[in-house]
Amino acid sequence: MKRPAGVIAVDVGNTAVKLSLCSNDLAVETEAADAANPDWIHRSFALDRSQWCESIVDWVREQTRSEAVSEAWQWRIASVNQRASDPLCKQIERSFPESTRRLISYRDVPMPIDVESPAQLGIDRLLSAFAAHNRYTAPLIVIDAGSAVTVDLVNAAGAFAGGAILPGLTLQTNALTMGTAALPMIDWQNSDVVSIPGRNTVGAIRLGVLTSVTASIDRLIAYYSQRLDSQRLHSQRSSETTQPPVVILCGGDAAVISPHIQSKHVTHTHLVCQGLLDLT
Ligand SMILES: Nc1ncnc2c1ncn2[C@@H]1O[C@H](COP(=O)(O)OP(=O)(O)OP(=O)(O)O)[C@@H](O)[C@H]1O
Ligand SMILES: CC(C)(CO)[C@@H](O)C(=O)NCCC(=O)O
Ligand SMILES: [K+]
Repeated sequence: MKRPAGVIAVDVGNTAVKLSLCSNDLAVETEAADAANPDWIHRSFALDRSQWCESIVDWVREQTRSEAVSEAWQWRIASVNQRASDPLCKQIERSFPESTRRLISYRDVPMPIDVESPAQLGIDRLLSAFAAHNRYTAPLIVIDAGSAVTVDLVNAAGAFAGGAILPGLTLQTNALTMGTAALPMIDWQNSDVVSIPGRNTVGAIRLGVLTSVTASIDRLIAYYSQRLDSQRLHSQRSSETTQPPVVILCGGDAAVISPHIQSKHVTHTHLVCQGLLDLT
């Protein structure tokens, strides 16, 4: 297949739509974390803003002014939120009729999948695991801290082996706020020091929810590591030395939770978009 002149990777989540724009001249293979990758332009569009669809189109037009988004451009869309991706796809079709659009499914991702029903698996989980596996040697644990937090295992054979899903920082705080009379909402982006124990309501919620998310992550990493160890013991290859899993963290809340995760890990931003750009 002819290589497209430019690729627009679109990660449609439950809180935001994230776009990475990469033109052909710049589409170089890179080992670098994408935050450090000057070759892409990345932008997040919150779904609670009105006109978010139009904002995306305007932004892409602005970024690609010099080179029209023609048939030589390809959109790669990964969605876990059809209510958002349906209108977005229509808008893209109307605004950029020449370009090609691919709605990415698990069949497009060249990675073995060892779960009961691959069609039910969130494509964001698979793509971030795929992007991580292109950069690190399996086994891997891939954590995406977004609206939901997912903690997924790529086994020693390099297959997506399933994982865990829990509510993210904002969803957990929303549950507290909605379920009580007195508890306020928390702004997770302000980087207040967390005092232990919390000495006021906001501090207590911050400590509680942050611990809920990060302790769960540490426990899941321990579970998966134990499982990898016992699989290795029971396999023929028990004599081989398998490295402990590399832990990779991404998602909108990665920077907030990273300092509170005890297990050794690396942080990557925009791993889902990276996975989309890695596809052929
Ligand atoms: N400017 C922002 N607007 C909204 N949320 C933000 C912002 N910056 C960081 N966040 C945090 O990012 C989280 C959402 O992360 P992300 O954008 O990765 O989610 P998502 O992809 O929509 O979620 P999911 O894929 O789980 O549906 C929210 O929980 C919020 O705390
Ligand atoms: C878990 C989320 C919400 C994380 O974004 C998404 O991957 C999703 O909607 N998944 C579908 C269910 C599954 O992955 O098994
Ligand atoms: K996500």
